Amino acid sequence: MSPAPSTSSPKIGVLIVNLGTPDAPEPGAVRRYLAEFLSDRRVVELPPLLWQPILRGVILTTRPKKSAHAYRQVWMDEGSPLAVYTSATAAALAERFAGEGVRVDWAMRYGNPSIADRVRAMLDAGVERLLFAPLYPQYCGATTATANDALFAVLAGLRAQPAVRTLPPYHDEPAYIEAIAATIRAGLATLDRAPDALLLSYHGMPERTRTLGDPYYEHCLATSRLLTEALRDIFAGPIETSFQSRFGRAKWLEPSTETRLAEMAARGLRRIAVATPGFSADCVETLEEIALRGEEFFRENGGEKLHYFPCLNAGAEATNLYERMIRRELSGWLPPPSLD
Ligand SMILES: C=CC1=C(C)c2cc3[nH]c(cc4nc(cc5[nH]c(cc1n2)c(C)c5CCC(=O)O)C(CCC(=O)O)=C4C)c(C)c3C=C
Ligand SMILES: [Fe+2]
Ligand SMILES: [Fe+2]
Repeated sequence: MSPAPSTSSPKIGVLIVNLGTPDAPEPGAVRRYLAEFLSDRRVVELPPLLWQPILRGVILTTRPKKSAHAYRQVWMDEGSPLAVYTSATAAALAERFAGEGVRVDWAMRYGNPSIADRVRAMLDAGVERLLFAPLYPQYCGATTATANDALFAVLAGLRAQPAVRTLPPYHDEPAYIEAIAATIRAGLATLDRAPDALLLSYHGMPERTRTLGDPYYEHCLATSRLLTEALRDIFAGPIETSFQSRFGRAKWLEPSTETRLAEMAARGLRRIAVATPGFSADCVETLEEIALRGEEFFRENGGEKLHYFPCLNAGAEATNLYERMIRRELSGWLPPPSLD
């Protein structure tokens, strides 16, 4: 038998991606970020001739100041929580793949570091096979698809393209459900008694996107159903689902988190816990909208205490989950694990 031809193994890159965040908790930086984010036609699906005057004339003149205040309340010494946790996740994953020549980096769909910049850095480093991994468990046109669009736009300008794979949604992946269930169990263990209910709050979307075929709503409900099953052994109270962060005038997915919080208080549920399984990392939407404002709102409506349980962030549960999914997606690219 002739010996196998010797080939040098192709260089593999993994780029994890999140939504994006302002560079500073200041109105100017927030304005730049919102202008890019809210001009994305996957996010606001209105004709630009109608939407751009509203965006430039109304939203970008009022919202940046209000949002900058929200960002200031949650800003960390190292920066915006979303960027801090996404970068720490990439660093933890880079360690896991260190011995295997796999380059791991991170990028943001809006703001910095941009997808275009980090894909080019991968190519400069010689990457020939790229796994592009938007960290959204539930697929949504406004998150997953637009991140993939940004990757494909970079590729469209290249003569020599790398081979690419994209991470599929993982809303019902047993390892994801178990990772979220583990963080909820850990949260429950810190309380001196069980809360009266658990609320699973996901980012909202315009209701219309559902009828147009976006699977996001069904993905969120599937995650909630699987989490409810996974938590049954340790939590006997009601586990409910809601959609937060409404934006604009259109009808959004229901029930809204606000409505649900008010109803829960009205039903006599005094102490509740809230988790946000659709966010891979804590950000202004979880830390300010839920843990700060949601807590206050719940108490104003007659509740006693809202306990917020953090996202996976860059903890061990997160790193184990992402490593596992990445290894699966890299199968055929990475040599199989040795058996000795
Ligand atoms: C996780 C899934 C997300 C979906 C789906 C989503 C849809 C969506 N968002 C807006 C408008 C805003 N979102 C904002 C912040 C924000 N959104 C997500 C995630 C999803 N958005 C994250 C992770 C963040 C946090 C970013 C951070 O810097 O911490 C904001 C900015 C904050 C503010 O001004 O309130 C807006 C605006 C729309 C319109 C939309 C779907 C159509
Ligand atoms: Fe959002
Ligand atoms: Fe918000």
